[in-house]
Amino acid sequence: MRIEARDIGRRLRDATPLLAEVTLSAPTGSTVGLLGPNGSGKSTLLRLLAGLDRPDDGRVLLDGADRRALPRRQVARHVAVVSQHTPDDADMTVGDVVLLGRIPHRARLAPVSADDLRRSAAALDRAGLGGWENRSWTSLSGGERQRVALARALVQEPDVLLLDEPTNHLDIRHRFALLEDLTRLPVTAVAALHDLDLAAQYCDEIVLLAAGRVVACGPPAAVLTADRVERVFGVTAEVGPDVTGRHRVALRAASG
Ligand SMILES: Nc1ncnc2c1ncn2[C@@H]1O[C@H](COP(=O)(O)OP(=O)(O)OP(=O)(O)O)[C@@H](O)[C@H]1O
Repeated sequence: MRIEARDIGRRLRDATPLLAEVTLSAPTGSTVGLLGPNGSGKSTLLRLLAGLDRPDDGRVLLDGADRRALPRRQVARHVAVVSQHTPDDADMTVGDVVLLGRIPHRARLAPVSADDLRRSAAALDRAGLGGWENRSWTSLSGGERQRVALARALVQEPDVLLLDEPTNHLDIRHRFALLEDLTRLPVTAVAALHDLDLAAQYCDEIVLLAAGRVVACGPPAAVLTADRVERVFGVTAEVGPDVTGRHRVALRAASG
């Protein structure tokens, strides 16, 4: 499923712009990285793509159809969100959290089925947390929670996965594993990321934001040039292909 933003704008009540004229297109099955300094608008844009907030200007399209015209339940089946905000209900188990992802697939008030449980177990396995169903959610570390949040999103069997800084608590091995998963899974993924090198290696497309506007978009090698990285992030970088041909970004030092 393709997800697009067309000329999206978002303003505060006092008219201060948070996002302006943002256009992006994530083709079916692609992995798109949203990059930009703190406060550039990545989370704001993801919330609009997810339908958690409404744009003041422009439209979000799913396979060409205006998101607002689609029934909520239908959207919930297609679009999953991995956000920074995780359940804080002290009584929840890991299994409960993952099963939340099955809600859009169940008839209203229908109980959890054996199929739901099997899918949840498989998703936890995939996250490297097989058999953790009865662990208390609040007992988990930040990285473990992040992996459970991904498992919850994946049992939803979405066509589009929207992720807000999905790697921030993960150790290095799980960062790579997550990005590999995103590129291998048959989903369209849009992820806000801070690690330029990881994004360069794994994303098909990069959308670079600064002060609520798109500064550049396209393949990593076209967007993440040394000049642009220095201008937008204030960091000196060496960029170029590695031996496998993938674009890489080595950060050297804060510039100026
Ligand atoms: N409800 C709000 N009221 C006031 N300012 C807001 C509100 N929501 C977002 N902002 C501001 O909008 C800007 C964009 O925020 P956003 O969270 O989208 O940035 P981000 O690129 O995700 O940042 P980070 O990398 O720090 O997570 C920030 O300056 C933020 O302070």
